[in-house]
Amino acid sequence: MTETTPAAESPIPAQEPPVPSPHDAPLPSASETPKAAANIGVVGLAVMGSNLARNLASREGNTVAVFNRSPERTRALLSEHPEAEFVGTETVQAFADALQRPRTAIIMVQAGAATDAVIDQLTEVFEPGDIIVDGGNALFTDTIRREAAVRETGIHFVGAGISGGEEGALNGPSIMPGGSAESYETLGPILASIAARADDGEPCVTHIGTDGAGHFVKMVHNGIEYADMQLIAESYDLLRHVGGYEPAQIADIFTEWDSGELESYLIQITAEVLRQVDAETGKPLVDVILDAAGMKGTGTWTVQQALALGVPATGIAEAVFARGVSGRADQRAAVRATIDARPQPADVGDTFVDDVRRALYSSKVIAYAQGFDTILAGGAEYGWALDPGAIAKIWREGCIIRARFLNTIAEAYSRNRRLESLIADEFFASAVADGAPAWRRVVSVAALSGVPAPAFSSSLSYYDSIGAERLPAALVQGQRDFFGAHTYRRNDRDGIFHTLWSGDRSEVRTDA
Ligand SMILES: NC(=O)C1=CN([C@@H]2O[C@H](COP(=O)(O)OP(=O)(O)OC[C@H]3O[C@@H](n4cnc5c(N)ncnc54)[C@H](OP(=O)(O)O)[C@@H]3O)[C@@H](O)[C@H]2O)C=CC1
Ligand SMILES: O=C(CO)[C@H](O)[C@H](O)COP(=O)(O)O
Repeated sequence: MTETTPAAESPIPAQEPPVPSPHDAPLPSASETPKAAANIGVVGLAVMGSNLARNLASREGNTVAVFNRSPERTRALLSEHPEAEFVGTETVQAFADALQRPRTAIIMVQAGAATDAVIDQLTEVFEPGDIIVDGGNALFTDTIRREAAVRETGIHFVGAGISGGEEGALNGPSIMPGGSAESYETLGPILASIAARADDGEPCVTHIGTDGAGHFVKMVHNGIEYADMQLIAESYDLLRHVGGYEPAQIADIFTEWDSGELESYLIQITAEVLRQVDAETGKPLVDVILDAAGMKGTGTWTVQQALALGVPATGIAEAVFARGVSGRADQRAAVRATIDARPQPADVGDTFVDDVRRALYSSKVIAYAQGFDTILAGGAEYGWALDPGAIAKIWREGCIIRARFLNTIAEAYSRNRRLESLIADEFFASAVADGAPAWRRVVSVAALSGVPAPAFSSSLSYYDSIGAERLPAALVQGQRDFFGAHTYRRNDRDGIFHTLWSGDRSEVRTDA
C-alpha cells in the first residue's frame, strides 16, 4: 500500500524504546508458539500498545498475543508483566498462528508508513473474516484508503481512534471505532470491556460510522484538545504576568476551578505541572521547560479539514498557530531584540481571577462548538451519520479532554439533535452571554498589557461575529464586485446583482 501520511514534525524528540533487561527470556520460535491460544492480538508494543495489551489481558476470558517489529520490546513486556500471560511472538506468521479464527488484531504503531507496513504484513498472513484494527492516530483519509484496500481481501479493517494516553490505554481509554457495522458486532463487546466507563456506567465507546469516521472524530478530538490546552495556558499566562500570581498559587486557583463547571482532566494535570518544582534548580518546573510546544500533527489536520469543509474553527486554529509561533526560536529572538516585550501594567480590578475563569469557560464553549461543527460538516461531506450526542458521551471519561462539561454537551444534543451550533443551545447561550462581560475585560487586559491571548481573543471575535446582526461582509462583497465583477445578493429582494463600477455605476441583475 502506498504511503500518503507525512510524518508530522515535532521539536520534541521521540521516546526511546525501553532498554531490555539482560534477564529477558527469549521468545518461543515460530514452531514453539502455541497455536490459536489467544482471542486477540496487539501489534506495536510502545507506550500505547503495551498498555492496551495489558488492559486487554486483565479482562476476564482474554488471552492476548503480542508482536513488535523489534523483538526486544516484546521480550521486555513479557518479562515485566508475567501476570498478563501474554503469548509472545517473534514473527508475523507466529502472531497469526497464535490467534483464534476469526482473528482480531489491534495495531498500535506510528501513524503513516509504519501503519501501512504492518497492514501489509498482516494481510499476507490473515484470512477473509479476520479483523485488523488500527488504533493509532491515522489520518482519516488514509483509513478510508486502507479500509477499501483491505476489504478487497475479505478482511475487515477498522480505524479506531483511541484517546487517553498511556494511563488511559492501561485503565480504560475512550475509543472511537469506524469500520463496518458487521465488524463492530464482533469488536464492540471487546472494546466495551477495555474502555473507560462514565459515571452512569456506560462504556466510552460507540460505533462512530463507516471507514474513516472513527479517525476523523479522533482527529477533531485532538483539535479540541489543542484548543483546550492553549486556553488553559493563556489563563495561566494572564494570571501570572498580569495578575502577579506564582505557579503554585495558580495551581491552587486551577484546583478550585476544578470543583466547578471547568472540572476536567486537563485542568487537573495543569495544576500538577504548575506545582512541580525542578529538583536541580529549585525553580517551578514550568520555568525551566523550553517554551516551544511540540505537535505530532492531529491539530493541524483538524484545521486543514475545517478549512476544506468551510468551518471557521478559529479557536482550534489559533491553538495550532500558537504552537507554531512558540517553535520559531530564531524569529522570536530577532523580533524580541527590537521591542520591549515586558508585560505592561494593567488595571485588573478585584475580579480578575474570576474574570479569567469565566473567559476560559466561554472560550472553551466556543472551541467545542467549532469542534462539533467540524464533526458534523465532516459527516455530511463523507456520508457518515455522526451522532454528536453519542460522541460527547464517549468523551466523558477516558480521553484527554474528559470533563464534566461533556455531560452538558450531550444534554444539549439530546434536547435538539439538529442544533445549528452549541452556542444556540439555551443553556450554553445564556452561560456564554453571562460570561461575556468578564471575557471582554480579560481580552482587553491582555491587549493592554501585551500578554498574548490568541485563543481567548479569537474565540471572543468568533462569538461576536457569529451572533452579529450585520457583518462587514457586505462591504467585502462590494469590494469583490468592484475589482472582479464577482456579483452580490441584496437583502431586500432575490437575484444576483452587479454594479457597473467602470461605467455609469447603475446596477444590473445578472441572473435574469
Ligand atoms: N502516546 C500517546 O499518548 C498516544 C498515541 N496514540 C497513537 O498510538 C500509536 C502508538 O503510539 P505510541 O505507543 O506512542 O508509539 P509510537 O507512535 O512512538 O510508535 C512506536 C511503535 O511503532 C512501531 N513501528 C515504527 N515503525 C514501524 C515499522 N515501520 N514497522 C513496524 N512497526 C513500526 C515501533 O516498533 P519498534 O519498537 O520496532 O520501533 C513501536 O512499536 C501512534 O499512532 C500514536 O499516534 C494515540 C493516543 C495517545
Ligand atoms: O492523541 C493523543 C491524545 O489524545 C496524543 O497524546 C497525541 O500525541 C497528542 O497530540 P500532540 O502530540 O500533537 O500534542
